[in-house]
Amino acid sequence: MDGSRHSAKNKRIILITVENLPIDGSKLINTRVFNDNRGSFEVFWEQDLLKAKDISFAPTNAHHSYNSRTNTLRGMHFQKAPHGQNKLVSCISGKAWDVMVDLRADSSTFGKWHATELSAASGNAVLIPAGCGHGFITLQPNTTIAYLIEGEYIPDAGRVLRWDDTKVAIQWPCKDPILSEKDATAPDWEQCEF
Ligand SMILES: Cc1cn([C@H]2C[C@H](O)[C@@H](COP(=O)(O)OP(=O)(O)O[C@H]3O[C@H](C)C(=O)[C@H](O)[C@H]3O)O2)c(=O)[nH]c1=O
Repeated sequence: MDGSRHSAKNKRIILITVENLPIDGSKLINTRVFNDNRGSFEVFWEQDLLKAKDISFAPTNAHHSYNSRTNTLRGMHFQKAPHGQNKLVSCISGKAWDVMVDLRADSSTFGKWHATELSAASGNAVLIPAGCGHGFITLQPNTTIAYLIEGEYIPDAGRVLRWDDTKVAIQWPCKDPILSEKDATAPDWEQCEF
């Protein structure tokens, strides 16, 4: 009995593959999307599947971000230490260009950014370590980004780095995005408190 349960668990591990991304500690997670005549089913996150890949991630919050228009940009957001949050980010409708920037002074990739195209159909997700800024720009209308977040929401610890900061120099696909007032007036690298 144990053996079959164990082999069944091993079989399930192929439901998810994990690759390292260029920002230290960040991962690209590819989950299996089961398509059939009704639509699809995706195992977006399962603690054991990630644990089997030596990834400990225990979400405390989950969020959806619905964006009606293409070129809507949210970011670059983070919570100041010690309130950093690990984020598992995926796209559950539409398509987005998702960006992380390393704000950890002791990291080998400090100041570097990396972008991943996320879409509902792809079944991919990015695991963004605490201490990184996160943002995205939508590539289609009606794009919803889903987050699983490990780490309490502490409003007073919330910080924003300008999306178009010239030191980080993220190569966004759009130069004139739709922004919130908060993001449009965010500080640059020199003024940002991280
Ligand atoms: C983040 C957060 C927000 N809120 C409330 C606060 C505001 O009244 C409202 C909208 O918040 P905000 O305008 O900061 O939402 P976004 O601009 O989409 O920010 C998010 O988008 C970027 C890309 C992220 O990575 C973060 O998840 C988050 O900062 O939700 C909460 O109640 N709990 C929360 O954890």
